[in-house]
Amino acid sequence: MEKIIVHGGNRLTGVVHIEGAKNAVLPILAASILGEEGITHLANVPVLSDVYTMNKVLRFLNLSVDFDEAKREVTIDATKQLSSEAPFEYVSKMRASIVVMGPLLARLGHARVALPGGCAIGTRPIDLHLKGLEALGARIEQHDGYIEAFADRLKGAHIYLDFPSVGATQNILMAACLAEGTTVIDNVAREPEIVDLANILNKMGAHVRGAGTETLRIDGVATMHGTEHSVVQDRIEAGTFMVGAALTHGNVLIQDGIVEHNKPLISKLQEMGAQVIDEPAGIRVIGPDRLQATDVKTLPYPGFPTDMQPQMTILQLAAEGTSTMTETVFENRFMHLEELRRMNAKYQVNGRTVVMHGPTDFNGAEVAATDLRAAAALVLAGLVADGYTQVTNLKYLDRGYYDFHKKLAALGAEIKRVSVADDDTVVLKNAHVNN
Ligand SMILES: CC(=O)N[C@H]1[C@@H](OP(=O)(O)OP(=O)(O)OC[C@H]2O[C@@H](n3ccc(=O)[nH]c3=O)[C@H](O)[C@@H]2O)O[C@H](CO)[C@@H](O)[C@@H]1O
Ligand SMILES: C=C(OP(=O)(O)O)C(=O)O
Repeated sequence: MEKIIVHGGNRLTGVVHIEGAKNAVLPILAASILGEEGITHLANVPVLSDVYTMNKVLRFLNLSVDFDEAKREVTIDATKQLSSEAPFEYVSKMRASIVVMGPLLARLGHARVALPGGCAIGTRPIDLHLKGLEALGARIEQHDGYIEAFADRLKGAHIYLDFPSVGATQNILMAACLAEGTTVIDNVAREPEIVDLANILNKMGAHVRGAGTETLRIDGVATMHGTEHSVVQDRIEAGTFMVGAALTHGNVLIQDGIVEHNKPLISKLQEMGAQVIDEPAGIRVIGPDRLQATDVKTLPYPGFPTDMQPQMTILQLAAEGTSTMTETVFENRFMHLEELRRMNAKYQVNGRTVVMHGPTDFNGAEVAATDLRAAAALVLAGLVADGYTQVTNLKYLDRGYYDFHKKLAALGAEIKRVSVADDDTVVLKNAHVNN
């Protein structure tokens, strides 16, 4: 088992490099299925366990995938005869693998993908994905834990999404690229990761317009080809370090940070007393001596991102006064708070809103991550806790953060990742954590 051990009290100062976005690269890898001719070269690919999982899915589908981790580059050849089945073994590991459905169906006329099921942060159904594919003319069947979709050739349609689901937008968009005629999708997700996907699809020969707005218009083409693309920066990793700087009264430059992608977070950080400066080299965040309480509500982009919610609650707990966080996107994304009780957090949950009373004197404790952003949030809490905090279940952290502890250590945190036997508590208590 591995743990992160952090000793609280150090300010974060310096410059941090941010990786390519997990939530952009996963659908982009799926999009490579559409490249019937030529090779796809991806740059700025983050070294994350989710990327390895998606690569395995693609290889299972008979694509050749070569990941040069040192260069952060992936080369994909999708020109061979592909298989149309994504099995439970991979889809169960990572929900995002459901986005292979649209491109497989578009290219092969058939896709059989294991049902992803629910996960810790919510039930996460895929009804909107399926309704959209049906609107494009697919016949959908569900049996033995698999979704199977068939279509001779998809046909363009006018689709309205009941909710701007990121995954449904991606699946329907990719399917529509090879459909006959024009598809218009209204009330789509507008995340920067959708824009990145539309950009690579256009480089692959698709005709997609409107990415970043509420409506996508796709004129179907007969074939698509490989291309070159560099993945957009991870706004959630950037946001996590911005919160870390504000929390620790630090002074951190998020190298090449993109202000436009993190506006709601920046506005809340400023409201809480942090300085956020848009510099030529990136975004600088300078934490205040005292954080002010604030109220936050998560919403689809361009609202406050649910993927920053757990990290933001740490800042709110540290702030003076009463803060609230309302989670409107996922119904069960407060699990990190249960762990934080053990670190002295005081709060009440009323339905989808948590009321937090700060400032919290965080105590170091042994806490277990319950999901990806919960893992990052617990480490952040450890940065300002009294004594040692040990965070376990790091498999969640590794889904979305590359070398998180090393980046924090480079900014001055006293933090270390260790391999330990389950009962090795004495060694941990005495561990010197600054190397
Ligand atoms: C790999 C990836 O990019 N993951 C992101 C993506 O997840 P994901 O694409 O799964 O998120 P969605 O936008 O689809 O889900 C948002 C909400 O819509 C609901 N829903 C979704 C689809 C559907 O068919 N029916 C339905 O009811 C979900 O249960 C959830 O409550 O967007 C989320 C919302 O910003 C982020 O938290 C995730 O990090
Ligand atoms: C919830 C997240 O990812 P996923 O949709 O892949 O579970 C996330 O990135 O915070």
